[in-house]
Amino acid sequence: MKQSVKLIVGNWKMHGVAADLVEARALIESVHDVRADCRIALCPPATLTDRMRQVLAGGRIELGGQDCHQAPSGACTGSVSAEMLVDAGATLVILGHSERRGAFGETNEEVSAKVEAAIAVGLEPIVCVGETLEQREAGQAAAIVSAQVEGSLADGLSERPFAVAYEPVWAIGTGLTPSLEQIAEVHAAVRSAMIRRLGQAARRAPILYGGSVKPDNAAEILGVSEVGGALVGGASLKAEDFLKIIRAA
Ligand SMILES: O=C[C@H](O)COP(=O)(O)O
Repeated sequence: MKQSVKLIVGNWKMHGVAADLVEARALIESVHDVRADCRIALCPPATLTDRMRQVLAGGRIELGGQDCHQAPSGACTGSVSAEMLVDAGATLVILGHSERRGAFGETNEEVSAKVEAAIAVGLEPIVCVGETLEQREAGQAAAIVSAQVEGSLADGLSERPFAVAYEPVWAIGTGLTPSLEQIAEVHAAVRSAMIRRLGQAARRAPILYGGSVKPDNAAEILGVSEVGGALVGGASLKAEDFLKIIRAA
């Protein structure tokens, strides 16, 4: 199912100090003439969330977190809860990013628990899935991603807004992207897995593509059937580049 309203999300990852908010300000100033049926969100590091809320106040750009803990509070040194993100102004949260699945060993079960924690406080989860290069070369991309979708989504999502982001691990930060046919194939598999897990209600949730989305490839990727938006890393750090991707939507 092709989504009419694209969701374009910038993930700043572990980049950004207060001085970099100039990029968010530049984006705000330039985004006025972008057509209204495109949703835009920025996900800064947790330390900048509240300050970015002040920068984005009153505008059309939404604010998200990059992760949250599955517990509502407690002895979890260094972690940020879903409620803390809401308190700092976030309305969305990226969960299960491959950098967290890889570097922090997050399992589908943990991601699913984080999804439950997020929706319990009204956050819109963006649940990330994606295969490694080894898995793709073994012909397992669709199967791996489908299993991640079924394992990472949570029951409560059938009645809540959410998105899934397909990000091939080998495409993140590398400048490599799958072919448009490969993107279409995996997005169709993701949609089927979403419906198996949550029923027909899952048809309304957008499936984003992420992995080396740049100004020069955004239009063709966003034109693929089932691509409901983009999760953008490196190119979201510069307002000029991110704006070009937004315009492509
Ligand atoms: O969350 C964003 C993705 O990991 C993509 O990152 P990238 O656009 O730098 O490849």
